[in-house]
Amino acid sequence: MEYVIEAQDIWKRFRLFHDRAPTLKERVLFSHRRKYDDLWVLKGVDLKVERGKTIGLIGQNGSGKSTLLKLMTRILYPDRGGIQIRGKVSSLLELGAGFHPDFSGIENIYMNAAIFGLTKKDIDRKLDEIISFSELEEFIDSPVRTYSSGMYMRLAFSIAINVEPDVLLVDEILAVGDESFQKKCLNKMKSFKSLGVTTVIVSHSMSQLEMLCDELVWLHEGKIVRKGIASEVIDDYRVTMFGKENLRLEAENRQKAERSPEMIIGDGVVSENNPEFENESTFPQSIDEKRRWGNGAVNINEVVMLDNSGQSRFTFESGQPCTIQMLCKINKSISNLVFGIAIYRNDDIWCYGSNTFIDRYPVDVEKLGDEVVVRANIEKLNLVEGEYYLNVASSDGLGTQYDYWARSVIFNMYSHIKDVGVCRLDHQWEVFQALKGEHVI
Ligand SMILES: Nc1ncnc2c1ncn2[C@@H]1O[C@H](COP(=O)(O)OP(=O)(O)OP(=O)(O)O)[C@@H](O)[C@H]1O
Repeated sequence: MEYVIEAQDIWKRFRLFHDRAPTLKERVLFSHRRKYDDLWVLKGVDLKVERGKTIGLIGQNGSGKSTLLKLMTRILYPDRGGIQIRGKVSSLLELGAGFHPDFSGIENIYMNAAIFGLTKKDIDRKLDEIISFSELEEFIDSPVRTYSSGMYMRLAFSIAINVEPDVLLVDEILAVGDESFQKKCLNKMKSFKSLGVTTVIVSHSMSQLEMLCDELVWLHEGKIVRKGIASEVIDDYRVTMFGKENLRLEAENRQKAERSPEMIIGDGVVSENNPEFENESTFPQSIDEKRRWGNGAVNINEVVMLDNSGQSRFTFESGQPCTIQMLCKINKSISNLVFGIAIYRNDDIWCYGSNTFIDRYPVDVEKLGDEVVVRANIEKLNLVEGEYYLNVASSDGLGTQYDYWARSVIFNMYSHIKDVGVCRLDHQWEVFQALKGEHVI
């Protein structure tokens, strides 16, 4: 097997120097004190990449991805271990790195391509292609300091791919630029694979990585924690990230519960002033600072979202079951009782709402004691990936809210399927050849 990149037991540290210069007294008293701290960013990384493979580096901010890439380009050197790269390396690391701001696009092409090892003759031959790929014909004689970040990226990418590299190193650069240019770059990188170019990409875009990479390497605190087929590593990574997200949301929800809004007692908020809330089946369109109101005849004391093992969660996988559970207290004698739920996306898009009246579920107040458990069992929570919040309500079904609790739970959805919009509609595709003479409408 031919390895183009071989990194053995790479260790890399940065020295973080203390900001403040010591006083004379401190210098005398604490002369032995160090003026810096060592930050070990890579801790024993081993990596081998075969010729023609595309590898992605993933991991949280600060996990060491860019540092590893910089070691491959020899912008940085390891403190321990070694890296061998076979062939001509071309890289897209920091936007516009290597460009001179006062030089024109053309001048920068010559300068930059020369750094990648092309002769003037080579560049003359490639110039038209570089300019046309960048789509910067109009601006190519202007100094690059006048370029937007997207234009910088177009020029840098165009040069990097046209220097006929054996190894291409790309750091998050595709995040800049418009969608059509991004697509063009992705296609170009895909075509590189068939030419035997070895590529290493750092990105936070899992969809781009899944599309491009044969393998992913997951770095965590300077160590490789997982390496393997892109889709499998992404699945594991997501589960871990969403686990962390669940903890964050748990803390956020707990904090929120501690300063849980007092219910505004009385009808004022609900009825005349706010006609939009008059009918209990009409949930408010926009909830601002008023998170809780009602006349207090029924209190919703607790709201949780449970997974299928009955565990309270703040993160759900799309399509999995979920139970919304409310614990309520009936404080007064009432003749009608309706419970409702509404789900909003975090940009206030109302995704779903229903209540026991709409669903024709009879709530028999006579037979209920004063402590009530309410459950809305959702067979498949078919919301697409994103952050949502849950509103719950109890009312008389005729326009009077007993307790309306907006944003009672903030929760996250994640999904292996990258569909878009709000909810997933169950569907199957069919694509087949039309029979001759048959009209396809
Ligand atoms: N030149 C430097 N001097 C000091 N510390 C540095 C330097 N470059 C990087 N670091 C630190 O090294 C750690 C790893 O940085 P690196 O850029 O490799 O992370 P990353 O995984 O690429 O993160 P991100 O996803 O945010 O780009 C970070 O804590 C960063 O602050």
